[in-house]
Amino acid sequence: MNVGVVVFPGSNCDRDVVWVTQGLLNQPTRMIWHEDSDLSDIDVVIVPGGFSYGDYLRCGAIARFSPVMQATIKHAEQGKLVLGICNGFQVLTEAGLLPGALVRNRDLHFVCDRVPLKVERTDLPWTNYYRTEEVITLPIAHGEGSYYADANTLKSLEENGQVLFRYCNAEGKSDQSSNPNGSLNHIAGICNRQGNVLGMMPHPERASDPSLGGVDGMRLFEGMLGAIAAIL
Ligand SMILES: NC(=O)CC[C@H](N)C(=O)O
Repeated sequence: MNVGVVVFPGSNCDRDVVWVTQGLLNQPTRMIWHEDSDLSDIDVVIVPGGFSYGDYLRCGAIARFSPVMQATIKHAEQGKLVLGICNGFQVLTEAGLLPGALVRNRDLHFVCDRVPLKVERTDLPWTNYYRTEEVITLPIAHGEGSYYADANTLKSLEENGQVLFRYCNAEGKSDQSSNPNGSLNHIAGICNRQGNVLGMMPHPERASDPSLGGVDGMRLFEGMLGAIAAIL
């Protein structure tokens, strides 16, 4: 699996992703500077977390205009895999690859925590190493992670099974007390209609190396790897 990890000025989780895909999973991984636009050798594009271009104006609003994002849109249109984590999720919504928007957290604070999530669907590359309705724990760290979409978009996301991860409590229930940022429908991660583009606010790359205190994120990368191996 050839992995491309996008690097914007201000990205700060790019090396964490490289550590997982190259360091732990031994997959060839290339960092892609935001001015590059040749992704022809890449199977999976990962847009990592951080503060792209300082996240001025709005998180991801400037990054979407970069040459690498124009190339990433083409990559996605070919049905290839694209993963956006945290700031990457924000960039993917700004770029129009995913519906809705990430707005300021409900309490207007940056939230840094480890939270339970329910895996809603397991028939896609991203989640097929998890059990349906499995409750996993992943770190979150964001100031603008509250998922918002208009009522029609929200309805179609739910009807089409595009919500892959939902904030919940330890028992898997999504109630008032288990929504760290005020996301509508407790949404933590969604895919596009085709399922090849995933955006999520939690950080699977920070929960893949056992020395960091949790490995619930690793199966997402392993699922990706399994899907690419099946195609190649
Ligand atoms: N960890 C991140 O990627 C943070 C994303 C973004 N800068 C925010 O604060 O919401």
